[in-house]
Amino acid sequence: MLAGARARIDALDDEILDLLEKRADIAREIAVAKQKAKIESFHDPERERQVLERLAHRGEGRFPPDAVRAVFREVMSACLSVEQPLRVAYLGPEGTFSQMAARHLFGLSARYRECATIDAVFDAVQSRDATYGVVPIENSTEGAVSMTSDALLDGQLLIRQEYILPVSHCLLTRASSLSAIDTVYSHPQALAQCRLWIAKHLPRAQVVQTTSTAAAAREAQADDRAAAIGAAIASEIHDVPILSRNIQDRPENATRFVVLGHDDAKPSGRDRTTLAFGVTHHEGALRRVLTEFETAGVNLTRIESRPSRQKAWQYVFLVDVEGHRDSPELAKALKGARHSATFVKVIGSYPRSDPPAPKGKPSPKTRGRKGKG
Ligand SMILES: C=C(O[C@@H]1C=C(C(=O)O)C=C[C@H]1O)C(=O)O
Repeated sequence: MLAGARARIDALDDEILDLLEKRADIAREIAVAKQKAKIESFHDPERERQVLERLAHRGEGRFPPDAVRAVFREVMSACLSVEQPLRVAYLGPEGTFSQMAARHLFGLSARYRECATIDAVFDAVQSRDATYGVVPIENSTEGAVSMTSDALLDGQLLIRQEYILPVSHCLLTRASSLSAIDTVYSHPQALAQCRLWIAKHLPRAQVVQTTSTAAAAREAQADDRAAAIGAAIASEIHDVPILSRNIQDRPENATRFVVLGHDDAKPSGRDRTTLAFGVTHHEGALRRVLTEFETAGVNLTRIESRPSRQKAWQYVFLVDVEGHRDSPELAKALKGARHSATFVKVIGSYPRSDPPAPKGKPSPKTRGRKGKG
């Protein structure tokens, strides 16, 4: 019985592998076709999203939809690596949420390069040492990541994809109880996302900032009276046990990451555009620019102001709007904004990514079983 079933699994695995080889051959054909058509980016995130969603819904549930996504994520990562190996820079070191986001977006077959700072990720892509870069842009609890905003404003790179990663923090420590902890290490963003938890559970501990959550885990590894706040994956990588899980103040805590490149994405039908503009110091100047979007029927999803860094007390505004810059509505709004603003800079159009459904409540799309289609 057992031997027979295993023989059937072996036969199926052979078939699956033969099919994967055929799939990789077709990916090579597509690479040639893209080269002929002078398409610069072989990587096509919107096509990948469609492949994953179609297959996750097509399954009958005996192989879980999340596993379908995970398997085909790697299949596509491998097929892409035979077309054109991707080099992806991310904010390291290993064990950070940026690494989790990069792996989710590009799979295990991409070549990764960890960078010590957000600016270094921008530099790696700008100099073409990396094809793409993955950086955090905002957190649902803490707001904008200002280093990313400033680098987007100053540089030439464009956003071509976004991904919202649910961020669940753990307390990593070799101490056996909270009372044995003197010092808590973490990145300022993570500390801020767990501020109330720290005040309640570790009121006497000294709080020390580190350059990353993974660097904090290394501190906790070295000292059994220290703890780090970081991702569960950092516990494995840096060999520090988890004492408490889900310690972020807001259960729905999530970070939005963006992929940087030299070109942005084609319209997908559900897009977002990030742009920046400046206004003069006159009454109603900001309102006039915003009215251009309103009258063109363009919905604003985020607005942030940053110091211009050219003159004190002058500001630039970074906004996210719904739609692609090539759409008639947004093209019209941008034309109007160019008249009302001192400058307008488009930082990229890319497919919109939905925030993840809360745990235990599957999104309407994935609920229940669907027939093959
Ligand atoms: C094969 C293609 O190129 C890449 C690989 C894909 C895949 O393996 O399915 C999908 C999109 C691209 O990132 C394609 O564009 O179809």
